[in-house]
Amino acid sequence: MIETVHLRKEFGTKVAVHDLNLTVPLGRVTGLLGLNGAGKTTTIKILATLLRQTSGTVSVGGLDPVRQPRAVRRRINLIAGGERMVYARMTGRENLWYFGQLYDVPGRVLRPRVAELLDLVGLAEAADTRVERYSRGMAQRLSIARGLVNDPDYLLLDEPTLGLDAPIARDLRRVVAALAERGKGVLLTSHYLAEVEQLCAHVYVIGDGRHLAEGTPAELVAQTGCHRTVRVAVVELTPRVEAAARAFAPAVRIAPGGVVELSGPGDVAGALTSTIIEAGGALKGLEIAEPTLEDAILALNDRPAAVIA
Ligand SMILES: Nc1ncnc2c1ncn2[C@@H]1O[C@H](COP(=O)(O)OP(=O)(O)OP(=O)(O)O)[C@@H](O)[C@H]1O
Repeated sequence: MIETVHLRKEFGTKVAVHDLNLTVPLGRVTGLLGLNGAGKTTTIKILATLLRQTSGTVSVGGLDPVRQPRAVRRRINLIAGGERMVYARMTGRENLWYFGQLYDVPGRVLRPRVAELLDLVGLAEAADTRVERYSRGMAQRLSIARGLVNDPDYLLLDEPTLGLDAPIARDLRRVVAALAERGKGVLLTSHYLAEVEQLCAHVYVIGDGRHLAEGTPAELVAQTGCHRTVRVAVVELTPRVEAAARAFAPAVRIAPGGVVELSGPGDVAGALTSTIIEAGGALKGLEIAEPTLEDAILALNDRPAAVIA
């Protein structure tokens, strides 16, 4: 596994990462979340041997990136979204062959690996087409394959779906999930929290370089005390219906279009709709929205770090 203990990185007087303890095991996707400037990219660069920490220790499968950078680089790969990491004038197959040679992968190993990777990312049919003719999603999938050409144990994915259209991002998520199933350890940063919720078995949340919280997405939602929201749409919001809804709970809000909204613990949907019906309201719709990871992250970032730590 990858492990950081008391990791700290300073840039002059700026402390980008404070005392971060992080574990990335094999065989699952681990998330690293935080608002802009939280320290995610700095952490990933330290793991990838691109930056050296100010203090604390890092282990990548038992290896030290500072003392054994070459050995670490053989076991990891880094893919950053939004960056062009493949050559447009070469075919997909040529790109993978070229990067494999840069990693000194022997030809007899590389040949079947390239074919397997093209298959894994769904580019087998386009293998011999130049990348300049690929769609953006195809090029992004080729970047993932490029990141696997040295058969790393760990893959560091920094915003892999940045700027991709929804169907393309969905394809890419399938590939990422398949990698963890094949035993790779994946560390993922993403601003798309639904993606993190779907893929990550464990998530670390950092804010301003500090550890704020960690757990499964569901645990994070539970820890932050975010509640489900019940929305009842009524055909006509008469003063009587409105008064009854407001009397039901002080936290009731009336949203545009006459929608009665209430967030809170427990199951209030039944009681709230009955109250509205008893006051003469006719129902148009009912929605129960479970709290999401996004709600949890926003709640965590609203709290002072000292309170959470
Ligand atoms: N080379 C550098 N010199 C000085 N400060 C830096 C340097 N690199 C990063 N920082 C600062 O360290 C902090 C953490 O930056 P980092 O890029 O790690 O955040 P991030 O969580 O990846 O943010 P984003 O989501 O915007 O990519 C920021 O305040 C940033 O300005």
